[in-house]
Amino acid sequence: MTHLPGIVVTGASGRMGRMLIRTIVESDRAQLVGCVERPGHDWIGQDVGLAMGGAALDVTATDDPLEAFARAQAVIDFTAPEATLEFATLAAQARLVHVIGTTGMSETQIEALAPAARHAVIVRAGNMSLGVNLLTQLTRKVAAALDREFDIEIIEAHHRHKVDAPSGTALMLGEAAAEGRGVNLADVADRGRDGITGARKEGHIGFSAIRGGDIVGEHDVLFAARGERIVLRHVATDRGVFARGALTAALWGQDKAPGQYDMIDVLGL
Ligand SMILES: NC(=O)c1ccc[n+]([C@@H]2O[C@H](COP(=O)([O-])OP(=O)(O)OC[C@H]3O[C@@H](n4cnc5c(N)ncnc54)[C@H](OP(=O)(O)O)[C@@H]3O)[C@@H](O)[C@H]2O)c1
Ligand SMILES: O=C(O)C1=N[C@H](C(=O)O)CCC1
Repeated sequence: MTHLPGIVVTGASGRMGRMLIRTIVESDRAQLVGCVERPGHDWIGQDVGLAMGGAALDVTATDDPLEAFARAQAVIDFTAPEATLEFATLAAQARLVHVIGTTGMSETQIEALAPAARHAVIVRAGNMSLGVNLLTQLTRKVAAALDREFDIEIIEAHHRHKVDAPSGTALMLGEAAAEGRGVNLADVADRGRDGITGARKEGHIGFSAIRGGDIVGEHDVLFAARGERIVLRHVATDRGVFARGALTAALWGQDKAPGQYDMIDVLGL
């Protein structure tokens, strides 16, 4: 009889869903107890190991999140904003740790997580990797050390299937740079230049998004002045870094009080 924390993966057939299933199954710290997909998805009722083309894992994909959540201690959720809001309500009812990797959530959607966080632990981050979370700390420090003679630009690249821009990671890095500068990101963000934009506005933080092929995730924070440039860079080559971070967050959250946390809390950075 094993007592490892039981984890449910939502969006199980997605790029991150599959990576999470593999990561949990290979871990000796947790067990996979459920996988959720939408009603009508061809995985429903199938063993998820077989559905992925491998050996059976004895976990059947379901379209009933409550039934899966009832057997678990945590849910790891890399899906879409509307789905994540629904899962947050159900995870709070079941008092599960809800690890949210979903990006592209609006401010209103983020605010809507507050009632769930009164009853359960939510860990949410636009990037669950150790490297990116360390990079946010470096970005804050460098931005605080440099004056406004240095223009800050964030350049990100992702695969052709990504639906949101700027990436969640780019926004985390932008927030860190803005905090370092002592400004609100919303007041200084330039998110997408096109046409006769006029000269760059002093103190603004620019975002550029590249989409192509199978790029897992690349982020540069550029500090550009006259005569010199500093570039802080993170390159992800394997989605395993996000999945391992998410699993660490699910376990970390087990003994925490209800509330909203991020990977800086989890990693103690
Ligand atoms: N925080 C991080 O470290 C990190 C890292 C990587 C990715 N992400 C984010 O994670 C999210 C997913 O990325 P991905 O590349 O895995 O995307 P993906 O391959 O499109 O997978 C998303 C999965 O969620 C499912 N889904 C969507 N709405 C659902 C619903 N209402 N109920 C159940 N399942 C639903 C999709 O099912 P259908 O195919 O049927 O729509 C799909 O299986 C994105 O927001 C991405 O930016 C975050
Ligand atoms: O593949 C994606 O989608 C990713 N999304 C996150 C983001 O929006 O920053 C993390 C990197 C991969």
